Amino acid sequence: MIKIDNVSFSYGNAKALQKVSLHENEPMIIGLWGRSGSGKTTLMKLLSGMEQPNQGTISVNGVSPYNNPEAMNHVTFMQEDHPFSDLWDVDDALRFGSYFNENWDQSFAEHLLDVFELPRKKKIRNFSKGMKSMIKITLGLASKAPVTIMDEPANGLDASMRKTFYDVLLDTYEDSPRLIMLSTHHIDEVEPLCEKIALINQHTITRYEDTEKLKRQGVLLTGPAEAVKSVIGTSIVLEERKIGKQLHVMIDDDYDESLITRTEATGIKIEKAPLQDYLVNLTKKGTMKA
Ligand SMILES: Nc1ncnc2c1ncn2[C@@H]1O[C@H](COP(=O)(O)OP(=O)(O)OP(=O)(O)O)[C@@H](O)[C@H]1O
Repeated sequence: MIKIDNVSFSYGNAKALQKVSLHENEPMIIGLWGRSGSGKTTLMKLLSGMEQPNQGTISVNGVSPYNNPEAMNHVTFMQEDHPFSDLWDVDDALRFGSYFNENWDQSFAEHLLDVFELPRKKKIRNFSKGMKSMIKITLGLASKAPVTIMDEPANGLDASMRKTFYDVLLDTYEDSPRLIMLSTHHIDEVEPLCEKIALINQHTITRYEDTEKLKRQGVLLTGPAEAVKSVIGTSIVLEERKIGKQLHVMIDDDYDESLITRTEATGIKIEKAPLQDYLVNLTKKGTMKA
């Protein structure tokens, strides 16, 4: 479905992506996580054919997306600052969606408008931030494109609408499995939806893993410094804090039975690091592993 090989891209002299590779052949929901400026939006633009790689190749459902009208049948990209015409209301946006997506599902689009309670005759330019996200979600999901890409789709949604979005996303994915890529800064919210997570750090994808595997990684240890150091061994330390004689660390290890048993035998405290904290530490400057 998507094949990115050794892709680099710069805006003039500003490097945005460097030697990025990622292959996925199965329909699934993928979370794309990275810190601000790491290259998420640029990667999505390249996948949707809005930009051309300076180096490397991209294929979406077997076609190169750049400057290729055929690719529009394969991929839909809802940008964070999606360019809606100032003149458009919701019906105009839906009509436009139906023209450009051969799998367009009008009744699903109408259903989503009802779910999100979007006014049909109000100009989109006058929508709130959350409402703009809702119309983008509607267009993205109703396109039923084999590869659907959404940049920060839940931006500006309140807690209730976020939940609604995640529910409709899972429902439509179950009905029509396809590859849906979501970028996010809030991994904890989207990880229950995502089969895999791609981690982008300093302009390249450093990990592309099953969510369940990634969720097992990152361990917090707290206890007397010497005992903690003995458990750390050769593991990579991602975070370290001294509190009096106590040492608190996050290590880049699997939170598994053998480590838990070994650690508990020394009397020090062991916990699973929250996924978001683990990813933040992995992508700190100077952390080489990711
Ligand atoms: N139009 C542009 N002109 C010049 N540089 C750009 C442009 N767009 C992005 N960049 C640069 O490319 C790099 C990657 O930006 P990109 O928008 O892809 O990151 P991002 O991960 O989506 O960031 P964020 O999470 O803040 O949206 C950054 O250094 C950014 O400053």
